[in-house]
Amino acid sequence: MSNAIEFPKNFLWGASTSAYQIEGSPLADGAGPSIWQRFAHSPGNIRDGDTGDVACDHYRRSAQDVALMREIGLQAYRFSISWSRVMPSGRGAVNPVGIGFYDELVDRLLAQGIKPMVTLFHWDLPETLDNQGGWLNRDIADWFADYARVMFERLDDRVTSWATLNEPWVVSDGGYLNGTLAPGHHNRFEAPIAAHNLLRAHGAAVKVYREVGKHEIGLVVNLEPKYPASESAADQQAAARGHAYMNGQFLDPVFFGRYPEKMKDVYGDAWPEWPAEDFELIRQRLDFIGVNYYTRSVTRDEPSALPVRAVAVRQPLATYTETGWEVYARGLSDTLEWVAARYGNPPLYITENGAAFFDPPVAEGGRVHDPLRIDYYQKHLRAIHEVIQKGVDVRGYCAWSLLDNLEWAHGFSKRFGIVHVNFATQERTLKDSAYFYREVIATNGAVL
Ligand SMILES: N=[N+]=NCCCCNC(=O)[C@@H]1[C@H]2[C@H](O)[C@@H](O)[C@H](O)[C@@H](CO)[C@@H]12
Repeated sequence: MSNAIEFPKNFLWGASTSAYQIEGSPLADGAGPSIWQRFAHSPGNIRDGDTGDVACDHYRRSAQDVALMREIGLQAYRFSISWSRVMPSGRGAVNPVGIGFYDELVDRLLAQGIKPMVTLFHWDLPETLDNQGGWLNRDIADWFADYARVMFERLDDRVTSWATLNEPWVVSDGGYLNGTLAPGHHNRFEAPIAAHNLLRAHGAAVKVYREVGKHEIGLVVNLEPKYPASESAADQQAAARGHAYMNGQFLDPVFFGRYPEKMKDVYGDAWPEWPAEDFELIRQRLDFIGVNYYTRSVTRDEPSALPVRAVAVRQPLATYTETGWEVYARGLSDTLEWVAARYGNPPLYITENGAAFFDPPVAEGGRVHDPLRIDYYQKHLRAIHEVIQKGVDVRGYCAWSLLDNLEWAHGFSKRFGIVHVNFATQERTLKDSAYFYREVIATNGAVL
């Protein structure tokens, strides 16, 4: 038997981005502001005062960027729709130029044989909805379902793969518990309510899709395996709390219609009683789960680290990325096997995977040498192949990210792209990792 790696015949190879991180022009042509427009323009929230005002200027350069995708040989492109570009007030009136941008982008992609994979919400909530409570207002499930219906009715004749939300955990943890991301709240009573309403909104949108949609819809979650730092009961319990908080908090309600028991232990008096009917809404049948994987956490008990009371322990011999994440490909295979075993082997896409390393400037001849990123991709793709061989139903992979972009509160300081962006000139340059990925796609993994 040859040792050559080969992915399944129809395995889908893509790359991912998100609206606020690449588009720029946040208020152009009738678009309304999102909470990231407000958060980025509030001093101190984003490193170096960076904002998404220009970012990768993709709103104006999308034709050029689709040509780049073609040059790399992408079979799919995962992107998000800016809710407030399409519905400036988040509800009611649709902005024809705004929705037209996405309509045209989909046509451009299809003309190049690239499958659009659309995420309806990637953190950039319309500011007007936040002013009405945003994810803390139970009505947002209806607001989101109305927005989803508009997008399904406009694009489902050409878009065959939809995701409702990107990483609800980050929205709850960063936006409401720790305040590091928009809308910048720091409130342990708000965080579980926001997480719950994100799940309700997800369910409401899937219900609408089952009425009007003809293809597939799923949920994208970030998953991070938690390994106890020692055999002590305290560290084992800390890892279990961290696992429930980051991994089970969203998948258990979606698949089982209930939260992990440990969520009460995490939030204590801040954990509400939930109406039973909410879980009937949340647990809509899904066609796939999108898994975003970056790193693992070796976890120890830390009573002062509220509310989870768990912290990651740095691994002395490991390689770390520029965002301080350990490179640990085994965590991806462990996570995928956990999802398959716990939730009945659902169809999966790896919707994000990648790393920020310190990239050198563009060298003579227009090359950007990023060997650490190539090594990162090689290790993680091999880990995926390993679990596919064991029967885990992984259907595709999207590298994060197509372009260097606005890495949220890190600004432009952290580069995840396989394509380098000179933010002063907007020049794009394929990094060595883009050429590597082109070979991976062309050989369906055989070069790994
Ligand atoms: N500690 N720690 N653990 C890692 C936790 C990861 C949570 N952040 C993400 O997954 C975000 C996801 C986002 O979709 C994208 O918009 C971001 O640009 C990437 C890169 O940051 C990733």
